[in-house]
Amino acid sequence: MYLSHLRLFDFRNFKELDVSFSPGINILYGDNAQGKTNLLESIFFLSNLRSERAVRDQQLIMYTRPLAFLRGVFETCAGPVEREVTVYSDKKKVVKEGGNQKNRWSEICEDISAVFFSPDDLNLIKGEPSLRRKFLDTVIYHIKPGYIKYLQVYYRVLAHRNTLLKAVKKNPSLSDNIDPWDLQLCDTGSRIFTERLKFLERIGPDILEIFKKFTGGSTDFKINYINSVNFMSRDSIRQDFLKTLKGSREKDIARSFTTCGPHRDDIQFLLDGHDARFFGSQGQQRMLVLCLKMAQAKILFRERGEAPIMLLDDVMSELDLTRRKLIVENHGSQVFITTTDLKFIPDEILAKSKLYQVRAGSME
Ligand SMILES: Nc1ncnc2c1ncn2[C@@H]1O[C@H](COP(=O)(O)OP(=O)(O)OP(=O)(O)O)[C@@H](O)[C@H]1O
Repeated sequence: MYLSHLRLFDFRNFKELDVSFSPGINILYGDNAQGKTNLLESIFFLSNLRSERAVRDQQLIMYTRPLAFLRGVFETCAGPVEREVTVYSDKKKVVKEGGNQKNRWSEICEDISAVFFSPDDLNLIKGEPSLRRKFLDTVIYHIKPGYIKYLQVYYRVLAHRNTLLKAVKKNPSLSDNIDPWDLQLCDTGSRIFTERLKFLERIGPDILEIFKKFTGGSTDFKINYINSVNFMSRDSIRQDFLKTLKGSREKDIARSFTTCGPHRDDIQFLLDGHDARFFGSQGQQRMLVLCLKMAQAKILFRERGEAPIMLLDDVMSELDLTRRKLIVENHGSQVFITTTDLKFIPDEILAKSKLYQVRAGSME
């Protein structure tokens, strides 16, 4: 799948843009603050219907304007899909495909997706566990759309349970009311645990393979799922979760917060047996993030039969020549690369790329 055509109107610093892209490698070059990342963000937003950068969709609208409009033509195995998104300053965004408004995720073409690589991704390794959980959950719901429902229900039940814990702290006679919430939390929570474990088993070998390619196989690499619940076995996840919840109830009431469950878990990346978050060098952490994202793209391709668009924001300058080539090594994906200087792009990649100069919200 690839994006053949993009149109933007009042998106970030792009007043108006109408551009065609190559199905292969597209290089966007230009000075700082010209709009290169904004352009990648528009492709990511149009593909995944969310932004990784903006906290609210409204931030995508050009300052002081009432709306932003994006239209893309994606060439998929099943034929072209024309997708339009209008982001309003005062109401929910509207998504259309082939001119028809789409109100549910289930109506939206599943073949379109993009993976974003940015220098900020380092936080995926260095940052809080919530960022790693979010990465894991996002990849899972892209390959298993029903997973998002488990998350929504789980977090809703969790919020109810936490409110109740607060009430019980003030009035202990309400404590029996917690039981039904524990059962509901275990129903969806155990599904989330199971899906995450299954997924890590599947993606683990992919990350390992990519990691070996990038490091030349010199570093031993392992992924651990760090559980806040002590599971005895895969079959007893629900019972074990319930038991742990009951065991931690006094503590939970005292803190007015549920201290165990999928919302407290983490993923640990071990390099030669040491946690990359605390012991990995900046270079190793960077490499690990790239491998994670590449494995994400690989698994999306395998599960959906369509390669996601790869958006590489300013990653070339940080890699040596061999790794620069490895990262764009074509896996059937359309690739967009931003750079401030074309000298960071190896000649053989330049030779087969389409080049665009980005200058003050316009492209040539
Ligand atoms: N909502 C918005 N409306 C108008 N301009 C915006 C909006 N959001 C961001 N900008 C501006 O867009 C400009 C370009 O930002 P962008 O991050 O795309 O630059 P870049 O070319 O990737 O630069 P760098 O090489 O430094 O990463 C910035 O000057 C920023 O202030």
